[in-house]
Amino acid sequence: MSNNSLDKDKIKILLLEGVHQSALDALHDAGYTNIEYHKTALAEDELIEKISEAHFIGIRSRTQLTEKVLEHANKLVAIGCFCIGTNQVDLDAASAKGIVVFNAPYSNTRSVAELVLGQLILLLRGIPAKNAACHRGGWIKSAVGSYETRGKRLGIIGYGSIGTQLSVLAESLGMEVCFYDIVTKLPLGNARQIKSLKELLSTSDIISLHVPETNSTKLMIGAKEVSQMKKGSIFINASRGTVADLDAVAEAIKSGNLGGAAVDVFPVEPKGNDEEFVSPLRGLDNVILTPHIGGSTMEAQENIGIEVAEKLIKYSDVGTTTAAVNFPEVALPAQADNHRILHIHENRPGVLSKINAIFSENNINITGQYLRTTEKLGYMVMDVDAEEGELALEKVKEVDGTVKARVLF
Ligand SMILES: NC(=O)c1ccc[n+]([C@@H]2O[C@H](COP(=O)([O-])OP(=O)(O)OC[C@H]3O[C@@H](n4cnc5c(N)ncnc54)[C@H](O)[C@@H]3O)[C@@H](O)[C@H]2O)c1
Ligand SMILES: O=C(O)[C@H](O)COP(=O)(O)O
Repeated sequence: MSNNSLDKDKIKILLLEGVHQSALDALHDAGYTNIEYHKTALAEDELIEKISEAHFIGIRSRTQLTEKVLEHANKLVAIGCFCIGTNQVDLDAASAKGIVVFNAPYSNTRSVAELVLGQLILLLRGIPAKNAACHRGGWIKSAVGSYETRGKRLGIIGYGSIGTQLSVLAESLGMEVCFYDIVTKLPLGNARQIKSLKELLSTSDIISLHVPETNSTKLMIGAKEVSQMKKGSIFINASRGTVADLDAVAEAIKSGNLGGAAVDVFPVEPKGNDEEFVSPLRGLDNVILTPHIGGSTMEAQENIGIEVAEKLIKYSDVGTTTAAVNFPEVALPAQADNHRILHIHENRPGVLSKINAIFSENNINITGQYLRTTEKLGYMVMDVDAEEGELALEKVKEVDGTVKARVLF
């Protein structure tokens, strides 16, 4: 499968899930005007129809770019995830089609950490239940079950960008921070890494999850793990809905084994604001339920819009793949008066020698050459004299192992 470069107004960009205006502004400023914008995710049929015409797509966490959907994405060169998580994209299927995936790995970190901090303070004071009672005309004026944060132990599962931010913020309140991670991590401040998940669960006053959705995190908090949590402790999940068994959490809340919970992410989430939200946690007063808005602040969304749009623009304009999630990373200068051949190939012996032979046999002058590989993919970029660009593209497309080839003017 190959793509030639097009005039910018012919490059079709599909933006879904209401990505921030800052993304539209950045794309427009860079000359990209052929943009179709949707405030929501699309149903699979419509997504397949639209993606088959798109060169770039921008999504957030709801749009599932499965192997089936990507089979139809024959013009697509890049996916921008305007969020941190990339579990909604079949990364192997994207790589196999030579489609680059970008995300914004840090832009909403602070927003999530702040939300969790606010939730744990409210839950330690029993505010959600007291607030709900007041709304019904009740009045629970009591200190019973209300605590300060000072000296309480926060157990963080997943000590990455968000987990570490939360750790620092929590220590500034005088909390004791422990964490569990599959990787040995340098603890910030006075935080301590605990090697056993069971030990973290059974000794923490608050447990907060900050792991990605992977095979190893799927239902990592099941009924057994919930039962290992300290009596009366608080459970918080703002990572992914597949990580925790919410039926088990609901049972533990009802029985009083858990003192409260805050959950922002769910195994099944409504596709839009007009669809009903269903969860076993509905109706429990000491549970804070939020509609997957951990990263939804004006600051974060604006920054994410700029960051991901810039990554898409740089890839479209010059072929740069820096910080790609699934792709060999190459930082490229602008291509002056040359034509630039982007050749994405299977990383196997013989491909490079074949490409170099083609250039030599056809007397095509290379003025710049860049190569990076991952285990499965090779990304080779060659600048050639402008008059030789079309011929070079035609020839490299014929190389066995070619996944995608384009020329940038
Ligand atoms: N609620 C929201 O709106 C929202 C916003 C942003 C991110 N998120 C979610 O939060 C997740 C974490 O974000 P991040 O930026 O901190 O990611 P990160 O990659 O920086 O950190 C994740 C950490 O989890 C650890 N980890 C992975 N598998 C593990 C396992 N099985 N057990 C223990 N630790 C494990 C990793 O080693 C890493 O330290 C994202 O992947 C995303 O799914 C949700
Ligand atoms: O992965 C993320 O960054 C969060 O889950 C936020 O996703 P959203 O952009 O759909 O709010």
